[in-house]
Amino acid sequence: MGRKINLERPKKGPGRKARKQPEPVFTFSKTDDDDSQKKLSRHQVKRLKKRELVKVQKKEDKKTKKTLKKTAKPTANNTFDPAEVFNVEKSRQKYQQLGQKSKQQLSNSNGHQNGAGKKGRNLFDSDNEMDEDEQPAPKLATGGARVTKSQMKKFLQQADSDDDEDSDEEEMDSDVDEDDEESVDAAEDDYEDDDDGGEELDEEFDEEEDDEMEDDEEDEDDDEDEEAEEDEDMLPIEAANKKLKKRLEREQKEADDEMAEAAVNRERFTFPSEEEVAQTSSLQDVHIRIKDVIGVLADFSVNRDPNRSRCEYIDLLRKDLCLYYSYNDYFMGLLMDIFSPNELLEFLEASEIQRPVTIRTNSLKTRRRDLAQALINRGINLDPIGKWSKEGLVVYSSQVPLGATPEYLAGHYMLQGGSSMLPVMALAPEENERILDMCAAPGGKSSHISALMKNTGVLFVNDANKERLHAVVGNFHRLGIQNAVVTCMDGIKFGDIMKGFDRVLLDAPCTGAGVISKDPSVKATKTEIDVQRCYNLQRRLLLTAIDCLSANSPTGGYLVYSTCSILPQENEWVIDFALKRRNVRLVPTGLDFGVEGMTNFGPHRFHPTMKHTRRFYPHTHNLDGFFVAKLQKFSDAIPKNAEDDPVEEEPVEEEEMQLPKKIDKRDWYYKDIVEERKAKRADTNHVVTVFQKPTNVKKGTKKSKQETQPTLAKGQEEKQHAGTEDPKQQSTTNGTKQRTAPESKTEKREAGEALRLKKKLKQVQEQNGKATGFNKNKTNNKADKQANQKRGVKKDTFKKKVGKAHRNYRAS
Ligand SMILES: C[S@@+](CC[C@H](N)C(=O)[O-])C[C@H]1O[C@@H](n2cnc3c(N)ncnc32)[C@H](O)[C@@H]1O
Repeated sequence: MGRKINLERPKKGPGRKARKQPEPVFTFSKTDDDDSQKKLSRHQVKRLKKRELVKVQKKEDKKTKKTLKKTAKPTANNTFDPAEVFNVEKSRQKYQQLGQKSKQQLSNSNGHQNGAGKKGRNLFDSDNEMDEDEQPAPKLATGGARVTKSQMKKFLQQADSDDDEDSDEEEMDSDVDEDDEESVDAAEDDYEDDDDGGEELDEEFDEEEDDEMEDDEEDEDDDEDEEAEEDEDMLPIEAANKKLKKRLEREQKEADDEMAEAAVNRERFTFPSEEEVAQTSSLQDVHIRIKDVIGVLADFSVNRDPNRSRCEYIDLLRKDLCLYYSYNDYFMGLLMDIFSPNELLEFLEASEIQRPVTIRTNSLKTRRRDLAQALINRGINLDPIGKWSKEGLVVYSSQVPLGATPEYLAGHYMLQGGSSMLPVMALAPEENERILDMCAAPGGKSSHISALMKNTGVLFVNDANKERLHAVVGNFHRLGIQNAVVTCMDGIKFGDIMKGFDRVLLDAPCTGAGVISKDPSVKATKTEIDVQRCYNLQRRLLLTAIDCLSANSPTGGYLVYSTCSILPQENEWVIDFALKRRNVRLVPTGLDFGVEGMTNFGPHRFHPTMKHTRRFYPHTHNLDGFFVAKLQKFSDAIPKNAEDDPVEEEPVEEEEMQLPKKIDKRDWYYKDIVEERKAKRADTNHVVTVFQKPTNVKKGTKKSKQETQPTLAKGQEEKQHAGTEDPKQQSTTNGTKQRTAPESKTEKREAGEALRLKKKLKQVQEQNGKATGFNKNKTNNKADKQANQKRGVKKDTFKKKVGKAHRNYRAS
């Protein structure tokens, strides 16, 4: 304190009286301490003592707090109850205790007030219990912020102008108030020591700042102390909130640790042995293993067992999925080709759950709003299906059967899945058009088409199944459809009867791989043969459907192909097949949702416009699995290459399903297929023959069969010359040898017999040749002629026998 020589630091600014006073002169004969003590004023000594006392007090306080905290800390942390945060009464009590404690501290500490005390007082103030008289001082000195030097100066200047006070009075005041505010106290004292000058004041604040900085450093050294002090400074609710935050942070950290541990455990998934797999008895274990394997496959290089290949993991996953969801191995394999493991799991789960019940308003009879109102009045809980449909309603719950309400019987709505509205929306039928629905039963989509046509134009409603057509007729009567012609014929042959349609809908028969939730039997029963049968039929139907369409239609020339299957074999592949064989192009469906169709699948590359097609999945759209493609016909001509060799790119086995080697032909299943094939072979004009090769017969065989059989005698002669003995070796017209196996036992036997006779004939001829060898050159010998006549009888007999055997062979 006091004036100092400006040896160490440059002055920050001249004080009011500093300008008047000269630099102090120090005599260095005595120690600095003695000198300073001599020069200190009464007030300065007092303040110095006070300051030292405060420092000592502070240190003691810190020590006691430290020890207190060390003992109290664990319990405080453990006993925190978040309910306290909202317990107002407890908070108030705690707060009052805190206030009293701080007051005590204030009185005990000889007037010096620590931070907690200040805050304690402020807390109380916040409850409006503060004495109004005390308000001005806290405004300056408290409020949780440190008073800056400029603020203090301002305050002092204000005080200076307000009062012309006596220094003694000031002293008394300061004695009274010193317990309250150290800074105010100090400021007032400084003001009293006006004689000492403003510089002194400045320096004092500098010193105070230094002290504070020192304190800060000390505080930094001990964070825990600071936290404890802060806690004391806080409202109980603030403290509780802080603890809550800490607790949440801790919980989050624990969760993160748990996650990390789970990840480590997943890595530790050991590939089970075959025995272990066989011994798995609980479905829960299977489910856990499914998740584990999917986890491994998600980051295979990191999580894999180095001794196991990806194929092994995938095989294990397929087996487990088949077991858990009751699929057959083949069908699960098809699904695994479509989806990633994670998405597959979602699809399988979604396929276990029924889709919401939906109905379509028959716009020929009512409006959706009116229908909804009528049904709501019957206690049916429903909503519009979505923005994408103007007619659909989704039914959440109903007190009455939806197929028996007066509205249903009056034909105001059709029970129809949400996804089956999509193909008709894509078709976008117009009034007065000629439209064909090739596979229509039970008529859900046809009735929708008719409604959009507003009962105008003509709608041909065809199905191959007569029984199912009864449902169509019933529905059409109920719904008031008057523009339909119902036909029952094989769709493949429809083109022979009628062509030139503006639009065609082909909602093709399929495996039903998209509607597993409706028909779970699909999971276990569908085989490779079923899939092959489906896509073969779909291809044929599609080509015919395109042929029925008119490229010159003024309004359309559009075809929509749809299936309730998600298999690319029945969808993109079929469309790609048609794109190559007819003058059609893919156009956008007009449906603003759904997943784009596949442009590649396994080794197959489809036309890039395949992205115009749309796929719908139960797990993404909460609709039945569905596929919709829209084609536009740009020419009625059939491309030449489609007629010449339409199946050049397709392997034979893909065109016609291959039957297993050993089959029981009496089995209804195979009987059906065998008969179907026989019928196909018999029907030479059948559309199938346009592009389908017969199975198990090599190219050219059919021709050689036809040609070799009538010329068998010639063939025999050739063989005689060639000396061939193998009955299976028969020459073709171009001279190449081809193997054709006799088909049945009878045929085999007869072929053997013919060979035997041929051999015999040859032997006889040789014998005769030997016998006549010596007179080869002699002609018109009477004896020879007679002998020849004799031999000729023998030969004729043989020839007759061979001819008979041959006729039998041909007849068979
Ligand atoms: C998916 S369903 C059609 C559903 C119908 N579009 C609807 O919305 O109500 C397939 C239909 O194709 C019929 N179908 C199967 N093979 C056929 C063929 N060769 N020609 C015509 N229809 C056939 C089946 O009888 C079946 O009714």
